Amino acid sequence: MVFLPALLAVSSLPTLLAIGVCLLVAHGLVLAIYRLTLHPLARFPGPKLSAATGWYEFYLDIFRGPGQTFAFEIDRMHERYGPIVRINSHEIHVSDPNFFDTLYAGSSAVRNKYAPSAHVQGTPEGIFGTIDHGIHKKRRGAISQYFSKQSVLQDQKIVDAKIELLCDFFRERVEDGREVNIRVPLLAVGTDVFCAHTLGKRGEMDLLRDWDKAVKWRESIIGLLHWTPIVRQFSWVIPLAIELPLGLINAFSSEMGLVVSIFKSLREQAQAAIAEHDQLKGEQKTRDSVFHTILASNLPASDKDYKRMAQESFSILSASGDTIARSMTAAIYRLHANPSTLQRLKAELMQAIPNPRGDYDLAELEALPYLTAVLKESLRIAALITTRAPLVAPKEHMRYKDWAIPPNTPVSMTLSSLMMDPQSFPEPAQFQPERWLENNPAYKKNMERFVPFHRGHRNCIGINLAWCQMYITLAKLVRRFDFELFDVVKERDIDHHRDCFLGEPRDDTKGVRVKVIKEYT
Ligand code: HEM
Repeated sequence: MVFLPALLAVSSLPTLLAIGVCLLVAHGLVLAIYRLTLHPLARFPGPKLSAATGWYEFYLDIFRGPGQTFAFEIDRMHERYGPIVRINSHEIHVSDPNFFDTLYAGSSAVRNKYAPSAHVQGTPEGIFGTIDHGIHKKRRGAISQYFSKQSVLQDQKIVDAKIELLCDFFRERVEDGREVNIRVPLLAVGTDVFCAHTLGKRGEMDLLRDWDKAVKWRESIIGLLHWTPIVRQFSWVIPLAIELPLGLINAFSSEMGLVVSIFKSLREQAQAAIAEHDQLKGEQKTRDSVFHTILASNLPASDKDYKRMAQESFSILSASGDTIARSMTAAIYRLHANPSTLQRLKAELMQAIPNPRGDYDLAELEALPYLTAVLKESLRIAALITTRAPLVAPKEHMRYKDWAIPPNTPVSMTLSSLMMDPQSFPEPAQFQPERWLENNPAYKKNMERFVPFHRGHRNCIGINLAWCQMYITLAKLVRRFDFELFDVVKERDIDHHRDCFLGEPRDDTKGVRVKVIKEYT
């Protein structure tokens, strides 16, 4: 302590700066040596540079081009070091489907989320962003009934009505012959269904009735996704943007502006729900919107604060529309790139639904083997989620073969790599719905490795809404229309080149464009 004033008295500013830099370098060196020698993960295989400093991951994610960011580097690490790798100073990544159920275990095994990955959506108090196992369990328990199969079936009319609007959109394209980037209307329908089901009348975005807004929404979602590598490093970016004046955000980025304005609107919806909640009666009180479900629950008062409820709804909103849109886009693209699969699906649907304008009963659709197989194979090959999903066991040594992973270590696996693993799915790049037919000898093993919605207590809460929407959408589109791909280049428009939580195609993509050439009436 006496040393510092004496040093200040005798030293010039450049000398002090030089001493500061030397101390920082020395600190970095000592830390790197500790991480490589005495750290509890030091004996795990993996590259030394990445183990020594987090700046390696930062550098790859922020400065390296598509195809070279950290997610792609992890695959290369496994090729070199085997199925268990220390990918940075504090995290282990495993590439072996047999470990999946140990890591993503049921709720009796305590697994916390890991903050840097939990906070990529900018919603630390929504269920996706909640770190603590026990708090997550309570928050999720409060809303899980709202997303149960029974609840989705209760709202099936809403889903049907929105998908009819989607069909109207494609009917107009038969008439005007215009090609269309199919992800825009598919994102619009996914978002509209979500809003109508989850936010109620006040939250409807009605993207299917406003094409310009639908295009802007898609650009905003892509803009948000492209921020992911930055937000992963600087988790305060989105929470800060939400608190800033909208005009300022718009001046900086109109796509971010739309996202922030949706967030602010969700806050207003949450406040309105609080104001009206006591006057509601019966089922309205629990099902009018997810806000009312939360207000009617036994969560603590702090969880019923409008800002927390807005985070919850934003977290679910951003997890819903684009995941479905991409899975459906994958289905339409793959079916048309593999005409024999399209013919087989059309034949099955024509037999099951003789009148294309007739009823599309969900239970009957779920019983169709080839439709089901096409949906599963589309979810597999879309391999949507390219970001690893770390969880932390606070007290337990998780075991992988001879390795005992110390408690409190973030351990992750990557869904997209598991879905494209040639050991699990031979010829993984081939679209083969037959993998999912029950008479296929590999069916049981394939189902064990089918994890597009994750497993365990952190799995997808929207799984029932997603299946319902995907069955009805694909059945209606394939039964009612003939599409033709329009200048789709797989390497440019389909393959993943960026890890933005979801995998993104090349920057020069023109999207999966189709022409709608015929409607069956
Ligand atoms: C094909 C469509 C979908 C796929 C493939 C999918 C996949 C996933 C996956 C893999 C996760 C776990 C992510 C992680 O922990 O890193 C997840 C979580 C989640 N999904 Fe989905 N999802 C889909 C549709 C939906 C829909 C329609 C909704 C909304 C109703 C939704 C809401 C959520 C939420 C809120 C979480 C966080 C759950 C939690 O942490 O407890 N998803 N989803």
